Amino acid sequence: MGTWIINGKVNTGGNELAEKRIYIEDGVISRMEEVSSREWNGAEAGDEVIDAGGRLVAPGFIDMHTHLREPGFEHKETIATGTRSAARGGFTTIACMPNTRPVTDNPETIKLILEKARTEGNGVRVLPYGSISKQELGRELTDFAALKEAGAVAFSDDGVGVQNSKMMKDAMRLAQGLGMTVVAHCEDDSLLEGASVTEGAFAAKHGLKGIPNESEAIHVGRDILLAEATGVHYHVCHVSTEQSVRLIRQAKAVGINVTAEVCPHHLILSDEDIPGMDADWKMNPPLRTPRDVEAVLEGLEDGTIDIIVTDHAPHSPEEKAKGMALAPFGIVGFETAFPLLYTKFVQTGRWTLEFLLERMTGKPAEVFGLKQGKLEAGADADLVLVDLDRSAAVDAADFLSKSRNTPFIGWELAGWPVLTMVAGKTVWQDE
Ligand SMILES: NC(=O)N[C@@H](CC(=O)O)C(=O)O
Ligand SMILES: [Zn+2]
Repeated sequence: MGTWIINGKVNTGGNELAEKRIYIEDGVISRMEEVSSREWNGAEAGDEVIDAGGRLVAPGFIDMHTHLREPGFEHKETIATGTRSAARGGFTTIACMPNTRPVTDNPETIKLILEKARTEGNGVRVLPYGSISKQELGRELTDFAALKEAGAVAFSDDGVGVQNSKMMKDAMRLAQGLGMTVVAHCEDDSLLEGASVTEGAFAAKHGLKGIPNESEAIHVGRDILLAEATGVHYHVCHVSTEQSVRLIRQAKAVGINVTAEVCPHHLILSDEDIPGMDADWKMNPPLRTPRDVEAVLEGLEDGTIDIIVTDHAPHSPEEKAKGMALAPFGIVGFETAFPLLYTKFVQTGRWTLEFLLERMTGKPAEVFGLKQGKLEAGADADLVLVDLDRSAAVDAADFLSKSRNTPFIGWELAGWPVLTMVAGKTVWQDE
């Protein structure tokens, strides 16, 4: 007894789609058949049949940078609401960052997250990061071996940069010894001066201090040198500046083991799009200048930047109501990521569907050594059905996330996920 997905279209390169019948047994794709005739009575007694209705069937999306907020900040999001929101966005594997309370600087908190994900995680695969330093204070390293043993996917102090170069080098040496990746939020605190938006036209217009590009790129440059010295796999979080792209491109050219990610908002919005002092446009790194937006796009397109992540960062309406200066940084991302990128870059012809899917499935799996991210016989049946034609406006009131902090309210988008499956089980379905 298994599950058939019929009338589904699979991307076979470029923008090509081909109808394939998929058979799933024991959570694994056991067959993918070409459809040569309409006649089909392949289902046997007890088989479930899902009619994809001509929609795209793609590997489930993988998001290596998310914030689920539990434990500690359950008023923003929980593992239950975050995974539900992820499933609706078509994500089947998500990695959650360590800036919870307590921080994931100890094996117990890693195990708690894994256990909650198992019981309340809506079937979505959740991969917790272990923190680099205790309480993410940058003073003392965590016990990397113990965190790995508890199930940490990689190490990161996301939310803050590791200010001390020696500490970062030690972290890299230890991670390298364990065959683990160091994932860095790149930010030099000494250059921030409490600013909340980028240095650029918006800051100038409103008489605000700006966050300079160097605050990110200085860490990228430093860490590339440390990665070269230690040989660790070093991954750069949410790349937002032209300078960071340039440094990563040069590092890759000389064979340093560096990979990088970018978020939809940094590919789509610049500081010039910020309508006013509205904290739903405040995130870290901030929206940069149009020149940076073009640079990160080119970086993704030429392979300098490897993958796309959402940096789903929920905050409550009350917190965001504190205004641009005082509200916390961050926007939600799961439920709009694919439609945004599909509408902005595939429908306009800048990217192929293959390119977009690869950056959200196969590449993240490759960069982090996951076995998911493929749609083929023998692979885990983690997949998403997407209605590429249906167009709808973003309605934050309707989000499954606990939070609504997004700058994309009202955007008319196509490419909405309609069904998400993990290991052969439907974990979310549009009614
Ligand atoms: N990206 C953000 O703006 N905020 C993140 C932290 C982070 O990813 O740096 C958060 O935890 O709210
Ligand atoms: Zn970050």
